[in-house]
Amino acid sequence: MSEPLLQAVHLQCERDRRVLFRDLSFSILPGTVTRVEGPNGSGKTTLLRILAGLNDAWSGELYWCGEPRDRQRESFLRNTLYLGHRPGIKPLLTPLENLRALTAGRRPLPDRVLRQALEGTGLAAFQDVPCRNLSAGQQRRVALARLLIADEPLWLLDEVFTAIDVHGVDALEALLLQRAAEGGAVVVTTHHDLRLPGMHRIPLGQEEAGDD
Ligand SMILES: Nc1ncnc2c1ncn2[C@@H]1O[C@H](COP(=O)(O)OP(=O)(O)OP(=O)(O)O)[C@@H](O)[C@H]1O
Repeated sequence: MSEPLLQAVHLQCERDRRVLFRDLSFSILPGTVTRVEGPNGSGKTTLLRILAGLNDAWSGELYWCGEPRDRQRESFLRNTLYLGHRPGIKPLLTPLENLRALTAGRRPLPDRVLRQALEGTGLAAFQDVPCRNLSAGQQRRVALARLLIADEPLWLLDEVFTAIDVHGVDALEALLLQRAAEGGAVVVTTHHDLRLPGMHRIPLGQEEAGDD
């Protein structure tokens, strides 16, 4: 069996003296899609942000490729793509300009490739329109275009199905499966009823009310 990309051991997180999760251990293997599940407020976004290195309010251990993540910080950051639950795009910029900004700091890609990615998410006719003039779903699609040009082995995707129409949902599900088939690993939160073949699950929201 291949080595986990990311491994969590006895993770615990409290917010406002409420335990969101404790003793949470799991491995994220190459070639898998994992869904973080649970009701509103159960800690899905919090867990994803912890995994992405964006939240320090936790205890336990995190390993990247078998080494403590803190010791492998540069490798971890270079090889991980995080998309937050907000599209995270700038309203005054066009989709193309946003995609350039979203890929800044990575291997530079020619505009031709960025335009192809925008076409791939159905934005061919909107590449040069300021994003403030796009619908919520179209703005989400700008962020999703980032996935079409991503070579990071680990994707952490928070509520990326939000505002996406049925065709977009089908395309996104196919993309996640393709990514796993190529050897990547995807961790996703969604309230959409995602059921992919072989999908792993991390259930949250099982702490008893009133626990401290
Ligand atoms: N910055 C913060 N400070 C204090 N508490 C926070 C903070 N962020 C989140 N919380 C609390 O942590 C809990 C979990 O929030 P989180 O956003 O992780 O849940 P979620 O499972 O993603 O919810 P949803 O399904 O509604 O998106 C909530 O009760 C929330 O109030």
